[in-house]
Amino acid sequence: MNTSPVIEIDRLTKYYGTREIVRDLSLKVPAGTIYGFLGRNGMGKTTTIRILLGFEDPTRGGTRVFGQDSQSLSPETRARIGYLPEGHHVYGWMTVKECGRFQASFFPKWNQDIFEAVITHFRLEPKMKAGHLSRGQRAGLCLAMTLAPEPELLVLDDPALGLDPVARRSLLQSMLYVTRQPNRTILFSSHLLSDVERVADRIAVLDGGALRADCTVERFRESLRHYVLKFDDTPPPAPAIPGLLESFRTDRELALTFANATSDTEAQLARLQPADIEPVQMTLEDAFVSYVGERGEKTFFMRDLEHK
Ligand SMILES: Nc1ncnc2c1ncn2[C@@H]1O[C@H](COP(=O)(O)OP(=O)(O)OP(=O)(O)O)[C@@H](O)[C@H]1O
Repeated sequence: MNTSPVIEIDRLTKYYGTREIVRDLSLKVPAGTIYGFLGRNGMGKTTTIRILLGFEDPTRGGTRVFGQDSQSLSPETRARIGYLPEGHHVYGWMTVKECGRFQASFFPKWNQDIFEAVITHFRLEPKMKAGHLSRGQRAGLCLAMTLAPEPELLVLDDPALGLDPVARRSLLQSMLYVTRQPNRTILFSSHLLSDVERVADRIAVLDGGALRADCTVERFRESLRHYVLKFDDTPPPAPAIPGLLESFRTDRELALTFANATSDTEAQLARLQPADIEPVQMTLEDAFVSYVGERGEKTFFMRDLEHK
């Protein structure tokens, strides 16, 4: 069995002019994994994806897909990749059926059953004009066109952007359909962390152009801990404990978020002598915001408010 990664990003750096967008990024995506590619706006996710697919040149470092350099992907390798770019562009004058036929002409493999199943899932009729579709329907059509060639690797750039929760769920279900086949791999960027939590095996977090986390969703969530300390009187200021990411103080409570908390962290919290310490389970979204939110952002904001 071939165990080499489907995607290899090796010390990738990208500048636009004098601006560094991606810095020394290395990442391996093994076959059969669903990878969530996360980061705040403008952190370089689309840029990395475009370099990966050979649409942009790296400044330094390189990327490989199925073992081939992204800058010289053969048509055969390209046919193994399904790419759904941001924005879900369609040719508005074509019908849904014509879009399918047009797309099919570019691929050696085309599974019309998959195309029709996804179209039906999104309640689309073959005769509908693509230009008249709603945003969610357009996403469905684009996804059907991306899935029907049965790509081994699916790269989706913010696929659920602007979709309502029902359309998003449909999109996720269709996406998962692909991975039911053995050895299918998905890399998808998203800001909808509840969706990422639902489907991703692993996440990569880009921050300031660099990779700050590459682990399972579970591991990421567990590495961050949130505690609410209750006091009978005014709480003390947040202590200088290693790993403290965020703190929030109210009349009787001190809420603290830590990266890589240990039993020693809890012992140090106990020394503050609170009436109660409550560990709070974090969602992926809570964990992500604590992790990549600007340090002190909330504190400064609150401090400003306190003076008003
Ligand atoms: N062709 C270009 N020329 C100059 N700057 C660019 C170009 N393409 C992207 N950028 C800049 O690079 C930065 C990263 O953009 P990118 O689209 O990769 O971020 P992103 O993480 O995908 O963001 P979002 O989550 O908002 O989609 C942005 O500041 C963007 O303005």
